[in-house]
Amino acid sequence: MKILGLTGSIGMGKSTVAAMFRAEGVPVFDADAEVHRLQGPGSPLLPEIEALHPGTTHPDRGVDRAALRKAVWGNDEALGRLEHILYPALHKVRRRFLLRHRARPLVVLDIPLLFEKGGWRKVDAIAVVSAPAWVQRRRVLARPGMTAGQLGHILSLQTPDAEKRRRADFIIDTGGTLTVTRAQVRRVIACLSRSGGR
Ligand SMILES: CC(C)(COP(=O)(O)OP(=O)(O)OC[C@H]1O[C@@H](n2cnc3c(N)ncnc32)[C@H](O)[C@@H]1O)[C@@H](O)C(=O)NCCC(=O)NCCS
Ligand SMILES: Nc1ncnc2c1ncn2[C@@H]1O[C@H](COP(=O)(O)OP(=O)(O)OP(=O)(O)O)[C@@H](O)[C@H]1O
Repeated sequence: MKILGLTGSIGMGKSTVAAMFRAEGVPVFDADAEVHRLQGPGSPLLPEIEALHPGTTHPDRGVDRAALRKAVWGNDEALGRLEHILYPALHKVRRRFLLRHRARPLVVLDIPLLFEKGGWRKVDAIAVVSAPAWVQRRRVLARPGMTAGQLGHILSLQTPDAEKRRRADFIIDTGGTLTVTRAQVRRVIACLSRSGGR
């Protein structure tokens, strides 16, 4: 089985590209969705998160993301402690995903922080989803509640796009049409099905 790590900075179109891999029949592990589940109703992690940041969880509704965002954005130590609660559980579900699909020729790990958190070491190849900075900025600022200040802060926490591109085995460009992007996704799949990755 070959493991492709899929990553990209905020608003680069990673979720859209991950959906394209899925549509081509490739199993995709969605780290962000798993984090949402681990913060959702009934998660055994809720008491720990509540103890760390009182008032950010509700037993029936799970984590209040707006409240948790306020508690951790701009406070690196608080964010680090939150990650410390979430990541061991996240790694466990990722291991289970890989086991479940071990007979498949190719799987994708969609991990927004693949470079930042060391996940790049455990994949066979890396695909970076990228678009010009102005396209990224336009997409992100169109989201309700997002400000230029918040975008600047999030970008400061992430490995710069230029460095991601430099370290990529494949760059998937999302600055054009969805059809052009889909063709690139198909090329990556064909390439990894043919060769030994990197
Ligand atoms: C702080 C939280 C509650 C804010 O949630 P919210 O829905 O407002 O934002 P969202 O999760 O969509 O993140 C917005 C952007 O910030 C980036 N981001 C999220 N967490 C981190 C982090 N720990 N370090 C750097 N960037 C981050 C995301 O990749 C995305 O580009 C949430 O991001 C969180 O719980 N983060 C810690 C877990 C984590 O590291 N998740 C990353 C995805 S695996
Ligand atoms: N060629 C393209 N490829 C991918 N997305 C595109 C393309 N053209 C336009 N878009 C649009 O750009 C937006 C990208 O958002 P998406 O949620 O996929 O980004 P993301 O990188 O997952 O964001 P985040 O990291 O913030 O979660 C979507 O609304 C998508 O429809």
